[in-house]
Amino acid sequence: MEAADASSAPPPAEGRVVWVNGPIVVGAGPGGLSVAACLRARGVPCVVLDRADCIASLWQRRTYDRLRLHLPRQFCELPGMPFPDHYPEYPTKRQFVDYLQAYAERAGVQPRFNQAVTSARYDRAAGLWRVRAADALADDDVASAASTEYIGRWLVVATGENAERIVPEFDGAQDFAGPVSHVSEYKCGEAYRGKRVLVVGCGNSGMEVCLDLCDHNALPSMVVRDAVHVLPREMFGVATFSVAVFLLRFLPLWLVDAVLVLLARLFLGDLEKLGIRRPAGGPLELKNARGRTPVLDIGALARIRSGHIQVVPGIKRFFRGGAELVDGRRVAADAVILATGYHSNVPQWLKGSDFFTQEGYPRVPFPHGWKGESGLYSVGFTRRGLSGVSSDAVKVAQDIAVEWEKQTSTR
Ligand SMILES: Cc1cc2nc3c(=O)[nH]c(=O)nc-3n(C[C@H](O)[C@H](O)[C@H](O)COP(=O)(O)OP(=O)(O)OC[C@H]3O[C@@H](n4cnc5c(N)ncnc54)[C@H](O)[C@@H]3O)c2cc1C
Ligand SMILES: NC(=O)C1=CN([C@@H]2O[C@H](COP(=O)(O)OP(=O)(O)OC[C@H]3O[C@@H](n4cnc5c(N)ncnc54)[C@H](OP(=O)(O)O)[C@@H]3O)[C@@H](O)[C@H]2O)C=CC1
Ligand SMILES: O=C(O)C(=O)Cc1c[nH]c2ccccc12
Repeated sequence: MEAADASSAPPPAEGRVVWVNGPIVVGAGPGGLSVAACLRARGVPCVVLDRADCIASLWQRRTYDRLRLHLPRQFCELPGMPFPDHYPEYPTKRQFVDYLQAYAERAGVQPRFNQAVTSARYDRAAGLWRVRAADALADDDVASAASTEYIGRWLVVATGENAERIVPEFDGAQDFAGPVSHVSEYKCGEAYRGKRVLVVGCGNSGMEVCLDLCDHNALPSMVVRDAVHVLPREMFGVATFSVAVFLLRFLPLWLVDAVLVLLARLFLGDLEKLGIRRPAGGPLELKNARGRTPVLDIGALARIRSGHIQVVPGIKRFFRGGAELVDGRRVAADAVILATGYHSNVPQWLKGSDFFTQEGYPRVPFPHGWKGESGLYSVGFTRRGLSGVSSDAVKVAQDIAVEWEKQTSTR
């Protein structure tokens, strides 16, 4: 057996067991990095595992080029390190990744990469977590790859709300002649110049990809199958999110939602004539309760109004040259982009615990969902983005540090 702490030693060969002196953190995105940094700041070593070959793989490997943070910077900074002064109100993806790399380096967090966690189970007899990780570099599938078992007293789940892509099944999908890809593979619209592109989904990804396709002279149609909240990203030069956070200091959430919807109507006009209906619930209510993020419009609505983005209803089935819609119309397409979202993967690998729901979120709602039983913790499942990540990371690190202090003082 090998002992490990935050050292950067590569994982041992197949079937080896690694005793972790401190917490095992699964995920090296903003969540895993921030909890590891907070732990190290309290003198608690940990091992951070990630299936990818880099930190923040969602941001580095699975997002498009023009992406920016869409909440004001002060809501996206990780504990203990503000963004550089020269960063804009909405940092670019490159700036955010540079910040994360600097954050990890300054905190001395060195994740073990290419470690895809396939199972984690609490050994009640030993009072320890047994976390099995497959070598993600292995040529064959994860199931038969070399694996390492990490054993430790604490397990921190930081694999994110957006760990896996949602790829819906459609009738006739096999008949469609053009390429079908998920938005996590999309980088920019250059490859689609002059093409008719059917974008499935009208969340922030769907809207911004359609905008990007327009900027590259492609011809996007966007599927809007249900109601969706669209808010202006700013109003009078002030971030709508900042207005919401300010109002929440004095007003109940339902009233803040009502104000946001009223202001959105004033700023954006009647969206129903564009084919966009608002849900019955409020934007913040739906985000907090079901993780349905309102669209923060950065220009797609204007392209819908100008006819550069066609809004179409849900898909009934695909055919060779496009899709038949639920209203009987047909839309021609040369390519399809599934901007159909993501989901948590925790239920796929966390075994024997009912702390997470089948949807992969803590059963206990915010703000108490960060602490489970038997040394189990979660970071980044608050449906509150990076500000929720930071809030969890500080609480988890503080709680473990108290236990760590007890453990080390009794030696
Ligand atoms: C396109 C997009 C834009 C966003 N923009 C914003 C924004 O502007 N502001 C905001 O506040 N939030 C935003 N979010 C929300 C997003 O969740 C946070 O920005 C942030 O990425 C959350 O960090 P995280 O560490 O919890 O999860 P992630 O960033 O998803 O990181 C999770 C890590 O866990 C690893 N992992 C997953 N499963 C396993 C496994 N089984 N074994 C090993 N490793 C594993 C992954 O490789 C990944 O590196 C955005 C999300 C998306 C998808
Ligand atoms: N910083 C930024 O600028 C950006 C941030 N983000 C964030 O990333 C996260 C993920 O966003 P996003 O990728 O847009 O995913 P979302 O989950 O927000 O949206 C998925 C969309 O796909 C639709 N959809 C799903 N299945 C189907 C189907 N079978 N037929 C038709 N439509 C379907 C959904 O419709 P329905 O509502 O009917 O289910 C919804 O409109 C969010 O938290 C978002 O805020 C994303 C892009 C940019
Ligand atoms: O964009 C995301 O995924 C986020 O989680 C950021 C976010 C948290 N709360 C919100 C409320 C409205 C719009 C975006 C967010």
